[in-house]
Amino acid sequence: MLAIQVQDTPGVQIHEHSLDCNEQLNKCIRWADALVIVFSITDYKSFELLSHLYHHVRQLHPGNMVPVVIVANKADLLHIKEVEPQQGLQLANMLGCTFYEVSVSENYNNVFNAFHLLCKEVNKQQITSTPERRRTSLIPRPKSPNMQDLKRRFKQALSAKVRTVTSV
Ligand SMILES: Nc1nc2c(ncn2[C@@H]2O[C@H](COP(=O)(O)OP(=O)(O)OP(=O)(O)O)[C@@H](O)[C@H]2O)c(=O)[nH]1
Repeated sequence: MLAIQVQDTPGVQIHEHSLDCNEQLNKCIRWADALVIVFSITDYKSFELLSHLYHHVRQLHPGNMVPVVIVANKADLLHIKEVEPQQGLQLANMLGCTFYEVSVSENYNNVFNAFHLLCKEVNKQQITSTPERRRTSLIPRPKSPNMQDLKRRFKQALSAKVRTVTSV
């Protein structure tokens, strides 16, 4: 069985050539057996963040070549592009990653292909991995921040309702 976590990167910044990452994101990266790093061709900053995120992943998985796929999204928005598709491909080649250009809003085939390739790579690695490596896959999946936020808001709404009821 495979669990996929979609993790946004709010507040992640490049600070003196290294990445300023929050602990939630670090937990997700440590937990992952493979990663898809997505940038938007309409946002140069997201492209700049890419190589820093990649090196950060390598730092958090010392000695393990966890497979990383790079995805350039919003390929349909060529009229407002800030990154040439070629730049994404070149960077992916330099980092030794597979590269996909996708438009999530227009066609999900390449999204599927990116995840499919990653699953195959994880499978390959797990067959050949050492027991030490396999132990790292016992790290529990970090809770989705969205779920935690939803729960918090639900509790807040609930306690507000209870207060309203008791004050009547
Ligand atoms: N045209 C187009 N719009 C897209 C595509 N992917 C996402 N969007 C839109 O881009 C907006 C941002 O998408 P999100 O999924 O919130 O992405 P995000 O990484 O949180 O984006 P940021 O708000 O920049 O942090 C939404 O309005 C999406 O509908 C795409 O491939 N093409």
